[in-house]
Amino acid sequence: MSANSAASDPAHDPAGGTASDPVNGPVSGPVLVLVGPPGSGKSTVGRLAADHLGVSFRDFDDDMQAEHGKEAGELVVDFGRERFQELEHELLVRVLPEHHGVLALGGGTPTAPGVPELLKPFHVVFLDVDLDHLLRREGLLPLHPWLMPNPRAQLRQLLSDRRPVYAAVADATVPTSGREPADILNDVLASLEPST
Ligand SMILES: Nc1ncnc2c1ncn2[C@@H]1O[C@H](COP(=O)(O)OP(=O)(O)O)[C@@H](O)[C@H]1O
Ligand SMILES: O=C(O)C1=C[C@@H](OP(=O)(O)O)[C@@H](O)[C@H](O)C1
Ligand SMILES: [Mg+2]
Repeated sequence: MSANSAASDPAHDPAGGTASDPVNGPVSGPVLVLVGPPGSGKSTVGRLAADHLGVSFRDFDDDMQAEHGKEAGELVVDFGRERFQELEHELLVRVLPEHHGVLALGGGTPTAPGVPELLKPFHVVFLDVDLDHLLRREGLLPLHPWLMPNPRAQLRQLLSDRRPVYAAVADATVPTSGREPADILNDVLASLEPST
């Protein structure tokens, strides 16, 4: 079964479903939302977290691809960043209430106007990574054509612009540089436990 078909079945989300918003009260949506730069491991760790929690996993880049017919990275190039972000906001409004498992956002999604407000009721974890480790991760360039022609300079700027945004929307920050996904997963799961 694909991640998306599992996601639409509430039976796959026994642990998930409702967060609390100070203004609106209980809000239906994901148990866990992962944010962070492209290549930080949102999709990798998100899948592991969903397996561990026994809930479904959903990758917002896949939702964008299913909705608009191309990989998210190509959509950025085709539509331009501003329109792409409007489309992300539009789709996220629909996806949040219908998905009760783990949701990995696109790297730029939290910087889309209006998105931080949408995320407020949910448990958000920022997967942080430094530039050198990021550049060593596989598959970065084919998936992110908008990083050309100078990926190192683009990513350096991106990290400096976005880190404050990721930190502001997140309930917890987990460093990932030089760490294995299983180790990162432990910190992500620990952030879900109520503090005493
Ligand atoms: N902790 C890690 N250490 C090394 N490589 C990783 C780690 N997490 C993810 N990767 C690799 O980096 C690439 C990007 O991971 P991915 O989960 O797709 O990131 P994101 O969804 O944040 O863009 C993949 O090739 C993945 O296997
Ligand atoms: O950081 C970004 O601006 C983007 C990150 C990508 O997602 P991942 O972070 O999952 O690779 C994808 O949404 C698109 O290419 C734009
Ligand atoms: Mg991803």
